[in-house]
Amino acid sequence: MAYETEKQIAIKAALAAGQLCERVRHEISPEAIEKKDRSPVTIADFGSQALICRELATEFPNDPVVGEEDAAELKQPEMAERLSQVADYVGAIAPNTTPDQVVSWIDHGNGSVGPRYWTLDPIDGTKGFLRKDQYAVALALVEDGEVKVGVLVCPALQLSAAQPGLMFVAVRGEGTTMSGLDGQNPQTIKVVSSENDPNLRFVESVESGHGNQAQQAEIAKAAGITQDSLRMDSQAKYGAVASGEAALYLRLPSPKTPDYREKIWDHAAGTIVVEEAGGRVTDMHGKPLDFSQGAKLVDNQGVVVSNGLLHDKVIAALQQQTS
Ligand SMILES: Nc1ncnc2c1ncn2[C@@H]1O[C@H](COP(=O)(O)OS(=O)(=O)O)[C@@H](OP(=O)(O)O)[C@H]1O
Ligand SMILES: [Mg+2]
Ligand SMILES: [Mg+2]
Ligand SMILES: [Mg+2]
Repeated sequence: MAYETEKQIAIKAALAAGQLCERVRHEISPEAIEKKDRSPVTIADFGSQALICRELATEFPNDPVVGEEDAAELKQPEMAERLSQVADYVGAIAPNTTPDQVVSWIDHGNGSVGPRYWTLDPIDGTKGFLRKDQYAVALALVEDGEVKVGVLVCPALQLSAAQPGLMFVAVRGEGTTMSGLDGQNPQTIKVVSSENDPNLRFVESVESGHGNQAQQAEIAKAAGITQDSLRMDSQAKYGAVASGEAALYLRLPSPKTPDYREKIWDHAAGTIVVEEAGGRVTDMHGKPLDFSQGAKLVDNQGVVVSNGLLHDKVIAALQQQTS
């Protein structure tokens, strides 16, 4: 099987990171630190990135990692207490971790996009994490601009009566599986196969500033979806489409930030999880997401994720709106 080692290491690292995040969320109410772009980051984001980069640096020392976070702020003297908190949480999983090691592991995620690289969102949906809603640890391997392996760990996601906590794993050409966080009995999943079911739902962000909810509602209606949207933080939305819980995920540019370009780590793992479950992922113009250009999807605007059957209808509705 292709990419077997990469898949196993990615699963191990992402599950350990998910464990750290849950421990932080249950033991303390983590404070948000404001980043330069005014978005929040917590000690769990840093700990998750440190753990995953540690594993990738050991197992694949030649692979660059393009991660969301870096340790610049954490290195400041006034952050010493927070840094030692991160080292304690990481140390519970990787014993004897020092603050210096934490910093260097986090900064291992400052790599650049190249012919083969990993991209990591240590906590996708930090706002959801802080609200005690959905979040995901998202890790993907990209080669020649194509996502080859994707792992999404969603510790708070519950799609059936089972315990919360789901993991989605996809390898190019080999399908997508879903399991609990013990990784046992992974089940192959498929997108919802119907086009005209009155129960079809669409998903969108909780944060209204991350999309255009009014336009998303119109487009979903044009595609024949009559149910209200399901609002969910993070790439858990991709898991919802891949597993057939939703038929469509719309992320159209917010009128407040029309020039925003999506980040690769917000979409790489989710994209392969949906594609390998039989769905489609493009931008709002129908173009595939181009993961070869750098940390931002500079050549794409908005994101449309579907079960495949609805896709052309959605893109046509978007084209009609703008023509
Ligand atoms: N203006 C704008 N437009 C689109 N996307 C944006 C924007 N600003 C931020 N972000 C990114 O949104 C990521 C969170 O994804 P979601 O919107 O799915 O989750 S949430 O509802 O906000 O929790 C979030 O990822 P994390 O920082 O990992 O949480 C951001 O990278
Ligand atoms: Mg962030
Ligand atoms: Mg993110
Ligand atoms: Mg993040």
